[in-house]
Amino acid sequence: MKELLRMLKPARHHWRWMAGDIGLGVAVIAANAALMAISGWFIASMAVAGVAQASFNYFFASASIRALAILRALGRYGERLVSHEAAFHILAELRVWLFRRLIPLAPAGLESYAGGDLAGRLRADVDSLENLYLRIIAPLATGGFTVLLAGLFVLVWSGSAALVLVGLLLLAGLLLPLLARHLAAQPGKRSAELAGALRTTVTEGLQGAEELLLLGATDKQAQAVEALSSGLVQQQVRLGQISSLTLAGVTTCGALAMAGLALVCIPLVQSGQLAGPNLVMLLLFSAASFEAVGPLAHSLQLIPATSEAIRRIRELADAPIPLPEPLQPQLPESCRIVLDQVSCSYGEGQAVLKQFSLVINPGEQVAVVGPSGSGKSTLIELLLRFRPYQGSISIGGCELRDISPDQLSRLVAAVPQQPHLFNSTIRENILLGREIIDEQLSAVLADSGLKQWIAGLPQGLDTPVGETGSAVSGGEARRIALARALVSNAPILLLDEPTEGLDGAIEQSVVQHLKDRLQGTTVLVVTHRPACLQMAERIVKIGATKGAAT
Ligand SMILES: Nc1ncnc2c1ncn2[C@@H]1O[C@H](COP(=O)(O)OP(=O)(O)OP(=O)(O)O)[C@@H](O)[C@H]1O
Repeated sequence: MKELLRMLKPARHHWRWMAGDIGLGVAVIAANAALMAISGWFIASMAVAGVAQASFNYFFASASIRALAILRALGRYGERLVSHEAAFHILAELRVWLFRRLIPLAPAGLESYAGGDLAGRLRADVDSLENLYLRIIAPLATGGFTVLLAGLFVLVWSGSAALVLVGLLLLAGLLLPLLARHLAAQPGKRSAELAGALRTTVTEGLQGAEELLLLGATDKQAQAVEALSSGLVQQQVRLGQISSLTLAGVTTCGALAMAGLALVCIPLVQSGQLAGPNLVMLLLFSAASFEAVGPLAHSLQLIPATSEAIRRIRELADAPIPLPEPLQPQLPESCRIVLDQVSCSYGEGQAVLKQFSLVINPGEQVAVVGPSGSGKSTLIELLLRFRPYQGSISIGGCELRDISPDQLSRLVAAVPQQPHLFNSTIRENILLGREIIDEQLSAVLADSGLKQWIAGLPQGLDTPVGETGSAVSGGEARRIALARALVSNAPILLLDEPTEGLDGAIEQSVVQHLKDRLQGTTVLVVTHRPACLQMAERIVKIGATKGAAT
């Protein structure tokens, strides 16, 4: 329970919505129980008055019944409105909170999670937290308050009747749900695990659909989905059975409460300590008060699956940040890049870079060449502060660890080997929300070799690029990413194979344009391609004598 409440912490400033909802929930159940109680009392009193041929003032009772009926209907509507408002506020808050926690983890801290698993944690697991407040915490709080109030109300008439009612309410609202929770623990956990695995398998199957088709592996993938899906259905059927049995148990407790109260109170009526109509009132009141504990079985049953979702979210949210933001960020004074004895490895694996040293002076263009796998892209990732490293990397005299990611993004722009394109237009992918004048954009398009291609597109810059750039070629995607980097006007540019996938003429033209445009910009370009080397003033080899810059 502590873990469940801790999960609500990021949304704690929405406490007014939550308190309002719980208050309304208690008021609605109280109105319903009072309605039943007064109705029972009213009918019994009328009957008694009729038998005794006595006069009876029914105005108060009938007005109360009408008022309570209206209050119950309006209250229920208001409660649904407020509870969903509270749940959606909480969900929105938790989604943003988790997203903020994830950003500093990327990319190094997220590599061990499959794409589908990550998406599942962000979407389905967070969505399942809707249960946390709406179906767990709110019903538990409402139920708790209502049991207390019901016990106090019956206590006014009879202590032993109150004891019977509270005892059965606790049996129905606590013991039965706890038993149900115990029985549902295993299927609940298994169901959350299977749902997570199913999401990952379906997402991966869709992402790799082309490969699966080509390799004739679609049947196998479909079988995996089928197995997970039928396993999930099995667990959910078990959960459904447990839930129905518990509900039947709660209804039986309600009936037992009426019988128990009748047994305790009839002698009181006979001895004249309790009026007959009041007995009817107490019986109907006790039956109605079970409305408060009805949902508790379901609430407790949801706890294992919700706890599993919380565990998965917490695992991500509490993961150590590979390179945490500096407490006292420093401002680089120039674009001088110094790598001194830098080493880096992936996980427990062998070092990719080993005591690598390099100095790039402000405004200098340096190319890094070397065999495949020698660590060229890793070098760029290190300079982007994406990975932890040993040794020292400084920009403008400040250690990279002490430069804030925000500051670094103003200083450094990069074109990665596999740039990410958002499912939007070419224009939006280049600008990423920046505003520049048309002449500047036109110059950027020319320098990144996009002008001619875009001129030939019917929708020009407003052509959609498709999901992850599926509607453009690899070379076009790289040039869009290059244009994006040029638009940023950052004084340091890191380029990873910027001309890969371009044919000779376009490559030559792009290299020439970049060479002219990037005069005065500090550039580190990683490339295998001789044409691209022309834009560098100095070439550094990495690889054969791994880590030694030459
Ligand atoms: N995320 C990762 N997790 C584990 N190992 C990785 C990861 N990224 C790269 N590596 C490994 O690190 C080594 C260096 O990779 P890197 O991409 O830096 O090489 P590269 O010189 O850029 O290669 P290429 O010229 O083929 O692009 C390779 O052996 C690669 O398998």
